Amino acid sequence: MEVSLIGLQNAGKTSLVNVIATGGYSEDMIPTVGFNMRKVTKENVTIRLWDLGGHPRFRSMWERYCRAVSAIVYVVDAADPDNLSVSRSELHDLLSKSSLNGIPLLVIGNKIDKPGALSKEALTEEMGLSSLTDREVCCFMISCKNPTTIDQVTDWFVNHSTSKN
Ligand SMILES: Nc1nc2c(ncn2[C@@H]2O[C@H](COP(=O)(O)OP(=O)(O)OP(=O)(O)O)[C@@H](O)[C@H]2O)c(=O)[nH]1
Ligand SMILES: [Mg+2]
Repeated sequence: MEVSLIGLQNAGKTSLVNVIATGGYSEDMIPTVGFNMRKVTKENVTIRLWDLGGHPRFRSMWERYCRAVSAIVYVVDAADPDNLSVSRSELHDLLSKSSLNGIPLLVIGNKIDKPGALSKEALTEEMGLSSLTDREVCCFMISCKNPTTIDQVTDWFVNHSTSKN
């Protein structure tokens, strides 16, 4: 299966891919230029993770890399309230594209290890997720520093791989 990871710069998309792939977390990250692809195998399911850059200059590519995937993963820094309104509008703009109709969405609130991180309920509200009614929408709260919080993400991928490999 293929999934695309999108979301604003600094949200933690590459960190999440690294934790899923190797279990490793680093503070010392370089912003993604364009995109990277990483292949991981979990429970006999091969998952191609498209990790896209979140800087404004890369956002116009998001739609192209989301068209053919089994799921769209939208990563949000849950401890950065200043970025939430931009994050929300980028998500809703993207999902308004008819090419992405019906593709399941997983919203991930990252950095819950930080003080002041939003709750899942608050993130759901801030991101306007209840207005997204024409597709499956799921939300998980994680910290890339705490690998046990990542299991729900890989389980979700495996569960969404049955129809499309
Ligand atoms: N405290 C904390 N910091 C995190 C967490 N996840 C990622 N970070 C930090 O956030 C910064 C950005 O992480 P990246 O994974 O590079 O973010 P990105 O979304 O890939 O950013 P772009 O590639 O620019 O779009 C890095 O300094 C990470 O160490 C987390 O769960 N907790
Ligand atoms: Mg990155």
